[in-house]
Amino acid sequence: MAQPPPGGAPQPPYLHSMPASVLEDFCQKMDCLSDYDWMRFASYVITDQTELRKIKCMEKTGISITRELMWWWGVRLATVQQLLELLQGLQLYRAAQVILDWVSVSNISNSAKVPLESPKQESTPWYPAENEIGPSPDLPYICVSTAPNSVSGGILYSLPYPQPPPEDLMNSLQSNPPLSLSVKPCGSSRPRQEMLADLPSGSLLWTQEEVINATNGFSEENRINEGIFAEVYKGQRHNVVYVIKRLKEMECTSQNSIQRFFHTEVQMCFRCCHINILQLVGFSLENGYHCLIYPFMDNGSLEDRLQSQVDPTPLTWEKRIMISIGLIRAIQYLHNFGILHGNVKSSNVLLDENFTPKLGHSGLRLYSMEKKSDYAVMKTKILQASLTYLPEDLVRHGHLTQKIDIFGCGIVLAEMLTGTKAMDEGRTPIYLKDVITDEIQTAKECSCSKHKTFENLAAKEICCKYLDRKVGHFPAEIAVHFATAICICLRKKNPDITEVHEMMEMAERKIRDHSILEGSTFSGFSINIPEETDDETASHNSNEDSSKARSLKCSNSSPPLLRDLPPETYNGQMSRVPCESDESSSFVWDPVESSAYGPPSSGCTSPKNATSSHSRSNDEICSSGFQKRNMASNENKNTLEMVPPAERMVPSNNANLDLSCSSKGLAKETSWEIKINDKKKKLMENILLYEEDKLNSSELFESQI
Ligand SMILES: Nc1ncnc2c1ncn2[C@@H]1O[C@H](COP(=O)(O)OP(=O)(O)OP(=O)(O)O)[C@@H](O)[C@H]1O
Repeated sequence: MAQPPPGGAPQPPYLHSMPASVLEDFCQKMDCLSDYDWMRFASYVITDQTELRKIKCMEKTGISITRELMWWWGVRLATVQQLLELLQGLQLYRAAQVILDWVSVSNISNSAKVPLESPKQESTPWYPAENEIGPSPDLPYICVSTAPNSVSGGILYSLPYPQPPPEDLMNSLQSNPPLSLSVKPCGSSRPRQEMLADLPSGSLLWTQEEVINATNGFSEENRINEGIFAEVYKGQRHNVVYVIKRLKEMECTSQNSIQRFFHTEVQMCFRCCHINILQLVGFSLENGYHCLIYPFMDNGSLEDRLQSQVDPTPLTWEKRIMISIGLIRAIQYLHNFGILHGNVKSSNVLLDENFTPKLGHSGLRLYSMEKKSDYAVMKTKILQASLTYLPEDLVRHGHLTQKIDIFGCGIVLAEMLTGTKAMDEGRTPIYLKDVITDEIQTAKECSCSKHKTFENLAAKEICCKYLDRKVGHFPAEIAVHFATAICICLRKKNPDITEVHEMMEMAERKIRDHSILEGSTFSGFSINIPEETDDETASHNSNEDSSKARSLKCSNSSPPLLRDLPPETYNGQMSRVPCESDESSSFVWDPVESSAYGPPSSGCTSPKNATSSHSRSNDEICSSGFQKRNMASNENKNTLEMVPPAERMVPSNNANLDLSCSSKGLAKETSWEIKINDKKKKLMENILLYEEDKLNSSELFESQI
């Protein structure tokens, strides 16, 4: 036992002072943990993956790997207190009890005593509060960077000792918990050692033979994808389907960078347990077989689903909103732990059988290139990949902050709202981020007021011009929430993920309300779907069916989008669908719905429009269309006030007519014959009151009984 120096402050008892018998007992308890638990424990002790691997490999020789680990830690002057805190944090109570027994018998310094009654959270959590987005000074990031002047490799050392997040936090994050495979969330209140029986029987560390067997010898048929740094295979072991990501061991990726990537990925996966984060379920470290193993996600990646040429059913708006919220929660969760993901993109958002999104594959893109000359093509690809989801200033200056994840999230949300690719070399501009930032910039220049107003204006323009037309009806108010969330993500200064979350939750609440209204009281509450008639074909049983029906209707009648036209027709510019031609747009700006967002936009044609590299002619058509539409709508507002959009906007006898963004559409609108059923009118009035928070939901429905 370390003795306090005479006259000095008492020294904490060090690990190396632990008696041999106690150490023996402790190691026995630890060595019989599952691989998963042992690795979780060890990854907090040793953050260096190479060291950890060396120790783990000794297992085969029969040596106690915990003893090796304790030796490694002990010579670095770790204290008993630190060990106890770690054990308690991971709920490894049996092993902790061995240490506690020794501590109480030997009556060592009180400072070493850690109460061990329940798995409850201690009063001072080490993680930041839920809303605290800034990194804690004690929580270095796990991050890797390609940026030239960023911290070398950005790998973290000396992590704090973990404790599980409080149960309420875990619950709120894991509202929907069908965890794949048998890996349990770390927020469980049951001590982990009592759950051994539930843990996966297979080892976390796969041998070369196991990965080869699972992938049928890495056969072509099993290959899902080949990226720059890794090949992705489908594999099977013990009747469970996995995705095995085999890192390419190329000249340009040194052992160092492979290990660095492994280190980042493994650390992240062992520390993070969240319904929206893809769980690492195994890895292989043998030379030439550096593999990371994940559960197979039935619905592939979000990118696959959005761009699928094969699947005719687009993701519904409900699903897109749900996926957005899941992604935002994953990022919030990582940031609350002081972790940067660094690789947020739609191909890294995997969708399970319920379309629950799982954010995966952090940091692989961020491999640094260590040999300079020969890899120009690869470098271009890497640069392109970076440019797609990263803010311009980061690419230039290399400042790594949470902003990069929030920006990436904004681009993924924009892919969902617009249905267009984040990068398309056959398009101008190539990057979706340029389209969105240009809209924001234009709105900013036209609006002298606060940023919320210009973001709202930009959001409306984005919806008007770029909303994904394949999906079907999307109430304007909700579409604008969605687009506003994107604008917040792309803010140059202090984008706030909490605000993005709130905005999308608002969208989610409203789309749920709309679904309820459509599915129960009446069908067709909509600004562009014909009001219900006695005709059976007009009613929809479910929201999904209704959106399919609408989507079909839209695709039948839609004029070709600019992006689908040959380049000479639109000067090779990015699709800016002029509202004038948009007779069948499913997004319709509606003055009544928009009232929740303040005065309608005045439309704008900024000086920038004349000089921007993007097509201005289309902008002008659209902006002025937008302006005319709003003005005309305002004129009509007096006479139509409190009249539900569906009644007001849609001709009762023509299911194919739709609202237009244009003044042309409004001209038609004024000539339509409007029949209003009194009961429905009352309901619509109530809905408006409900939207203004003057009625609650029960009053809304009660009034109809
Ligand atoms: N767990 C999984 N389940 C199902 N499909 C997956 C899974 N992981 C990856 N895929 C498929 O493999 C594709 C490529 O995955 P990969 O992780 O290589 O993405 P990438 O964007 O090409 O590269 P990186 O993540 O390395 O930057 C995904 O788009 C998806 O189709």
